[in-house]
This record gives sequence, structure tokens and C-alpha cells, in this order.
Amino acid sequence: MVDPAREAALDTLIAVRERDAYANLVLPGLLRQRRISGRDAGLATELAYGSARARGLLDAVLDACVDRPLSQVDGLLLDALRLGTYQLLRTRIPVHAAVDSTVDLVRARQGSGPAGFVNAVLRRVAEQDEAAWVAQLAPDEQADPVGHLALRSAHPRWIAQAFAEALGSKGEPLAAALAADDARPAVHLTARPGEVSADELAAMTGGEPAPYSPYGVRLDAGAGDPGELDPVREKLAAVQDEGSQLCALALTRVPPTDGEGERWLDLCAGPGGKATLLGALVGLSGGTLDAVEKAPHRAELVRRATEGLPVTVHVGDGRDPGLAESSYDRVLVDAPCTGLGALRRRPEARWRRQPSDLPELTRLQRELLASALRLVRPGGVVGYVVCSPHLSETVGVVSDAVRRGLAEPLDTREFFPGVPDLGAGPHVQLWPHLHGTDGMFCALLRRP
Ligand SMILES: C[S@@+](CC[C@H](N)C(=O)[O-])C[C@H]1O[C@@H](n2cnc3c(N)ncnc32)[C@H](O)[C@@H]1O
Repeated sequence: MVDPAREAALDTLIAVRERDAYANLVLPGLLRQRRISGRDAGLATELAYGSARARGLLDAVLDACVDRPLSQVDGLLLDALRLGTYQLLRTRIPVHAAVDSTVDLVRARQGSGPAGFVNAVLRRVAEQDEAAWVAQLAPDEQADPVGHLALRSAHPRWIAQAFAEALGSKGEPLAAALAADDARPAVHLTARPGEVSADELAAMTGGEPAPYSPYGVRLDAGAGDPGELDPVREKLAAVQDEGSQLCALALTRVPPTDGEGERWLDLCAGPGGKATLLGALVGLSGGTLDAVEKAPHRAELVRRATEGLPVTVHVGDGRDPGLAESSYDRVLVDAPCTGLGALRRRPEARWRRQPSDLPELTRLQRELLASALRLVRPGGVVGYVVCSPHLSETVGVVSDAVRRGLAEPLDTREFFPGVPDLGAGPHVQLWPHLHGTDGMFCALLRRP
């Protein structure tokens, strides 16, 4: 007997490994196709996302329990072992159920020999709990705090190191940041300005008005597929992290805020979350938004999301979009980045990203920011935003533009009213453990 929830979780892990698929795109499709719902769907989600997220920790434990290098273990068996180990170490599922259900899955796919191997390895894993395994396998907490916390929170070391540098801490703040990044996040919605208030949207969805964004609503972490909610389907609301809302709003709050008929530009618009919020707001004061996106299919998503708003979508490269220079009042650069600030929303992303991704991304980020600073009028404002706390994508990119005399930094904290713990400025770094948002970075810059 194979348990359908666990089988869906295993097939998700296989797709992530074999096809570089995204767990949060694969699993919902499998659940629909196989008509798995309710508690079974909840279990499949917990096991698939949890195992994908914790992969490094699970592999470290498995490495200690398997008598050959993990690279020599058959891929499907390794995925099954990860699934079983996750259940043993990070859920309250009883040992016999975690082991037997995994062995059943392997027997059905590969026969009794491999099933026996998986049984033996999982019995070894089950000899200790997670804390004991971490104590055995992690670097010493005093000698190497970052390495210790990285294993304990199932993060690659380079990412834990990047968080430590952005926080200026290897202690409690880093532990809190990594722990929050490992937890399942709440879904956030934006109420479309001019259509519905956050209070009304909260009443319609059973959520709570968000603490900082006047348009935000937060739903419970386990609250089903938000795309199915009526207000989202009817375009009264969109799924959008509160941190993203705050960064887009900050750009609109720089004085003068009563400018009628302003021209705004979103230089990296796909799939259109911020463009929709900006388009709705600029429309209320008789202005317009141009939205540039390089990937045609993502530009199409922007077009659909902003239908009915005063938004013109252009397919093009933001570094040279063919739009008139010095002609915009406000420009948003929501640049492509490592996404290290949104790892909690993308289970496998932390193991897929590599430090070698950074040089190409930071070059692109610098070029996009320089382009934005040409397109904005002198005295106009550019918002540089990335969903990452990595210093080379944040402060590094902005300091370069300031040093070259292209931009003057504003105290961005002033435009995040009511948001606590914004540090020494002038830029803003949001964090899951401090703000309950993704780890968004925002720098507001004025063109001299
Ligand atoms: C972080 S996402 C933007 C998210 C978007 N602002 C939102 O809120 O929904 C970055 C986007 O930039 C696009 N992009 C990548 N390179 C680009 C370029 N050279 N010019 C314009 N857009 C680019 C990517 O395809 C991606 O859609």
C-alpha cells in the first residue's frame, strides 16, 4: 500500500532534482491531477516543501548513515531517504510510520532490495533526534557560529554568511533570521487602491489587515491556494508580500506627493505585482505608468494584471528601453536578483542558488540602475529594490551609483512610516524575523 500524500511529495522531489522544477509549481498540479485534498494535501505539502527546504541538513545526516558517498546513491532512493529523514527529524510522525511508508514507496517503485537498503538507513537515522544529529555534525558553535547556525537551520553556509554580513551579527539576530527563513510564511494580499480597502478585503478573506502597508492583508500560513480567492480572481486584490508593497509605496511617498499627472516608470515589471499597485495609485492622480519587461511572456502577465489601469507595457531591455531620457518623475528598478530574501517562499531555491550567480546579477543591477537614473528627470526619484539582503546586490550597487555622482541617497526610512527596526539607514532592509515580510531591500535615490 502506497500513501498518496507521500507519493506526491516524492514525485515533487524527483521533479525538482531531475528537471530543475520548482516544488511550489509541481506539487499543486500533482494534487489536482491525483485528486488529493484536505489533510492529505496538507501532509504532502508539508513533506515536499519541508524536505526540499531542509535538503542540506538531511543530506548531512544521511551522509553519516550511508556507507558510501551520497553521490553514488540512486537519485530516487536518495529522494526517498530525504523524505523519510525529514519525517523522522522534523515532524511528529511516529518512527514506524515514517520508516514503513517510505519503504513501501521504494518497494513499489524499485523492488525489495532497494527497500531493504532504505529501511536499514532510516533505522540508523531514527537512533537520534534532530538536535542530537546537529550536535554531532555541526561545526562547534563557539569556533564557527555561522557554520553551526547554517547547519542547524538547514541553510547553505554562503547564504548564512551573507545574512550575517547584512545583519552585522553572528549571534542571536542571525539565529532569528535563519529560523524565520525556515518557517512557512503567511500569504499576503494587496487590496487594489480605489477599489477596496484593506479592512474590507480582510473581512472578505478572513485575514487580518497587515501591520504596515495600508493596502495589505495577511492570511494564515495554511490558508489554501490564494489564487482561488474571489477578490483575487476579480482583481480586487493580488497576492503580494507586504515588503514588496512597502517598497513600491515608498517610491510614491517622496514629496511632492500632490503632483497631478506624473509620469512613472517600472523598469523590471514582470509579472506585474508592483506595476499593478503603482498603476492603480498613479491613476488616482491622473498620471501614467510605463512598464518595461524583457521576457515577452512575463510582459504579457503585466499586461493582463494591469488591464484597465493607465499602464503601457513595453517589451524591452531596461538597460536601453528606447524611452525618452530625463522624462519620468519616478522610476522603480525592481532588479533581477538572487532572491535570497524570499527563500521561505521557494522551498528548494536555497540549494539551487550559487555564489557564482552574483557577478552577472550585480553587473545587470548596476546597469539597470544607471539606466533608471538617465530616464528619470533631474530632481526626480529612483527606487532601487531587490529581494535580497546580500550586500553586493544592495549597498554595493547603490554606493557605486552614488560614488559616480549619478545619485544622491535619500533617508529611505522616512518613507516606511510606522515600520520598526530599520537600522542606521539611509537604506532600508526588511527581514522576515523583524517585519514578517520577505527580505526586501529598498534605496530611494534622487537624480542630481
Ligand atoms: C524581481 S522581478 C520584478 C518583479 C516585479 N516588479 C513585480 O513586482 O511583480 C525582475 C524582472 O526583471 C526582468 N528582467 C530581467 N532582465 C531584464 C532587463 N534587462 N530589462 C528589463 N527586465 C528584465 C525579469 O524577467 C523579471 O521579470
